[in-house]
Amino acid sequence: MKVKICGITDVNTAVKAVEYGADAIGFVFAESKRRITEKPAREIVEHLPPEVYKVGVFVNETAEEIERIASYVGLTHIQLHGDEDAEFCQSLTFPVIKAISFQSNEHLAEVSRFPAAYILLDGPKGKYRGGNGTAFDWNQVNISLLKSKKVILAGGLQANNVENAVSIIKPFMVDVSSGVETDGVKDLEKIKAFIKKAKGIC
Ligand SMILES: O=C(O)c1ccccc1NCC(=O)[C@H](O)[C@H](O)COP(=O)(O)O
Repeated sequence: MKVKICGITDVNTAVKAVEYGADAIGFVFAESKRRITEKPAREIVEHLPPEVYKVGVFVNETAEEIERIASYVGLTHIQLHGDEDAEFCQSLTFPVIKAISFQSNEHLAEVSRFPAAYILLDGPKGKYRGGNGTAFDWNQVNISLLKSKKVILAGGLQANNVENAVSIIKPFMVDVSSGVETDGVKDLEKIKAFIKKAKGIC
């Protein structure tokens, strides 16, 4: 199981997460309590090995600005958490992770036709477009609708529910932010425990 740790804002946490086995590190360039700017994100990226995905999270940003930030920071993937349409996904030169807050299988069928390499299934929107720490009912998802896509599962995951979530959705990757924090700050012990649990599943 591949693991993405999202909402990273410092070098030490990123390096430790990779040491514990993280395959992807996420940087939020949208409105968020975890927002990071380009310069510190670039510094973190410089400390990461080439094989680790460096994912930039954006919400309704212009394609020009996304491309500029991605090139400057050294991102490898773009995660879109807003109302971006299929045409917008197509216009980017980086591989796209299209995030959706799971609501219905009709919506899922629509998004499955997007030209995105990955679909990220997330929990309900809260104060922000993501990273709200809320799970959705995994049993409601008709995952066969996404058969040609790599699925990333997110939303309220923690070390103690990731096994159940994975057994139902069978994703390519799991993504966590709130579930590896204590009082809103990334917690190295929780990151280690989450990765160990997820990597032990398959
Ligand atoms: O993390 C944020 O604050 C955020 C803000 C705006 C858009 C997206 C955001 N996060 C994207 C992620 O990939 C999160 O890891 C994902 O939504 C799951 O978060 P959580 O439920 O807190 O584990």
